[in-house]
Amino acid sequence: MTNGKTLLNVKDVSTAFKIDGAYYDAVSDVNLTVHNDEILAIVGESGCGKSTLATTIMGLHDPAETKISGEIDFEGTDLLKLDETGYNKLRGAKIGMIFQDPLSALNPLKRVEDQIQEVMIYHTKMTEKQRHARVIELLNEVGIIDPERTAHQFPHQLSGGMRQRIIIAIAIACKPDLIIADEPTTALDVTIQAQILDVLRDIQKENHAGIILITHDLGVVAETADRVAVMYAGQIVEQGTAEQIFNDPKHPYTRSLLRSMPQRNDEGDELYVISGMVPSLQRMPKHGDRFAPRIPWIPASAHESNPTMHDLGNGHLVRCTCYQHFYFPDQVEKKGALQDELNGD
Ligand SMILES: Nc1ncnc2c1ncn2[C@@H]1O[C@H](COP(=O)(O)OP(=O)(O)OP(=O)(O)O)[C@@H](O)[C@H]1O
Repeated sequence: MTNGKTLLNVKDVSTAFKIDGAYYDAVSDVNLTVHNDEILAIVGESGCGKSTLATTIMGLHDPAETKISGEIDFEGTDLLKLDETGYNKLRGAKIGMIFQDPLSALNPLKRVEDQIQEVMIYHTKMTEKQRHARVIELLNEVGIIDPERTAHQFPHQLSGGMRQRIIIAIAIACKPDLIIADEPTTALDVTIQAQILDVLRDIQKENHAGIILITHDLGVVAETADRVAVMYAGQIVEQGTAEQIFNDPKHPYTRSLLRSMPQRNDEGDELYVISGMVPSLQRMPKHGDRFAPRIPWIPASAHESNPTMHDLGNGHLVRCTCYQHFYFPDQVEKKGALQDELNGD
């Protein structure tokens, strides 16, 4: 468990997109906190709302196309009440963002040094000399071997891993308290992935920052996260320390994700495939457990009709009591017990 102070408090946040004139929730009533000195991973399949939550926190949605409700307290300021000027002061200074695709996030026409300096020019009063020194310091920090040379290069002259290091350098240039990293290693091969995760962990320790790490890859989560929020169909279905989530997962979705992980298949020999798909926004179930259609062998009576979060203690939260009755189809021995339980025997 983290000892850091609360940096970010997301309270009952929903984000709905306008589609054909109607609004549909991509993020529904999300509650979470991020502390200094911790990496909180948000995990879930593609389409579960992870990026929408990140861009909601960063204030990157067009108000004409999006309806956002709730409160996002960041160091005493409700981000949802900020205008664009207010957000511009925070982004890059207090909150840094690292996106999945380093190539599109970098300007192909500008040298690395100029791109890193840009954020310092905007947010600080540093002199040119101080900025250059900081660029070199940052490039060292993110593990660039020859910082002076790299500072003068253009993005196309660098490998994918190097480009992602530059993005991280830009994100941390002004020592933000919060860093949001959305799939920062997805485009990279496995060895480079591990190096980038090391860089992120080092930065978090050194700067005492809080990091939100968004990923669909539970391997990355296991390597890096202190706490984990599991997201399904716009909702958080389980939250806890990495140890709770990996060693004592409760929600059927968390257990299914873990069992479908090649590196960690501890509930049976065969690799599990979660049937069906994450529902599109227009097809989101209006009532009941949103994951229920993907575990059809679990009877409807095992689910709450309006699932709420249950506190299991020590920061471990799970949505719906269905976890108490869940089993995988090949665990037939559990089926009888479930039926007895539901019959009240
Ligand atoms: N601008 C938009 N307009 C309409 N629907 C959107 C928009 N952006 C995202 N969505 C939908 O919202 C849902 C959540 O998408 P989001 O990208 O947040 O998920 P994700 O978990 O981050 O997935 P991925 O890992 O693929 O980015 C999806 O159904 C997606 O199609």
